[in-house]
Amino acid sequence: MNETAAPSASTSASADDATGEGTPSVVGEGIRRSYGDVVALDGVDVSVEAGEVFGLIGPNGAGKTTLVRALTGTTDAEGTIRVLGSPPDAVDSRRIGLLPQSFGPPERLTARELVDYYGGLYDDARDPEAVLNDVGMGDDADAWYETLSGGQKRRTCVATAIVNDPDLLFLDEPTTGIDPAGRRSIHRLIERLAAGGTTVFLTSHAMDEVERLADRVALLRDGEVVAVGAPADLIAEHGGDPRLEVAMDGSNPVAADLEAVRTALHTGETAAAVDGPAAGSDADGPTIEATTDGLRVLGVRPEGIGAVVDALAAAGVEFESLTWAEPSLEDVYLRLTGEEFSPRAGGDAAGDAVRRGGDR
Ligand SMILES: Nc1ncnc2c1ncn2[C@@H]1O[C@H](COP(=O)(O)OP(=O)(O)OP(=O)(O)O)[C@@H](O)[C@H]1O
Repeated sequence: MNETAAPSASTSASADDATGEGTPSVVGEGIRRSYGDVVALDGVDVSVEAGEVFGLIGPNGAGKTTLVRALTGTTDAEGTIRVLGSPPDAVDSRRIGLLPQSFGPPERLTARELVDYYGGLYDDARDPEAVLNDVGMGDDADAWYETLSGGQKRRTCVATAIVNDPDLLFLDEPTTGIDPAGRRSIHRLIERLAAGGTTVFLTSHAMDEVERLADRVALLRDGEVVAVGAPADLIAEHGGDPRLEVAMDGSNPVAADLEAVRTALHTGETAAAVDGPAAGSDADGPTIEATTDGLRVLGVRPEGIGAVVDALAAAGVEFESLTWAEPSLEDVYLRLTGEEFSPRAGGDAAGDAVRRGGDR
């Protein structure tokens, strides 16, 4: 596809570019980038503090890779960008590490040779052996890149991005295709790098990864930042209630089931264990929604699970399994991107949720 960029507003260093104590590692203001008629970034403001792990999340096509490319000077963009105090094209590349989303190193080299090669671009690169061990490739270092599995290739690519011991590391989907053990080793690596003072700009679709690692997260949607903050703050603000998922055995609930469960929950001692009005009050009870394979009760604390089980029994609803979940970054993501599951509608099935505890 044809790439076209508006003239960059940040192509030369200026007197105020000095990197000082307390200077953010990355500052972007009003970043815009279009590809023909497609607006990939629509006025993005972003600021990453030194030493921070900053997560960038958003749906496919939201503009994440374009933002990483704009910040690293691998594509032009409008707006003001300062990376380590300088415009992207004037940054000392020895201080930056970049793992692009798509990275195809020469295949006819071994993992060790590749890391050696990239290390050779710097005067004071890290010991390749140590870097390979860091990403869990110590045992496979002599295998040709082309013979490595997808996850091993990705780990090797991560190694090439950190061989210069960067102050600021951009990782665009570093764990894609890596198995759970490999992901953990990459997570520990990122934690170690952050503990050592490296600023990490982490793009990922793995919400658990971002929730675990990031000090702050920005959610990009349609080229705009729609939320930014610490994961816990975003979850508190947008994550919704803890919930109990009730999976039913083949049969889906009808509206009467939901109403019966709600009524049972709202009577006697059970009401006290589920967020909502006190038992016996005239106010309405907790919110109960239909799901694809059962129902969901919102506002259930762990000590309230037994009360819900009693209410299900009292309402004559048979179930297969119960899953309790606290709100997570994934809920924030689903809610703010509009991809949140919504109860199915229609027929005499439950359709719309029985919303008695107030809309979520
Ligand atoms: N080289 C290009 N030429 C034309 N359009 C592009 C190009 N690169 C990206 N785009 C478009 O810009 C928009 C943002 O793409 P981008 O790759 O930045 O999204 P993303 O959030 O990284 O997506 P993903 O999660 O799928 O990697 C999309 O509509 C994409 O099709």
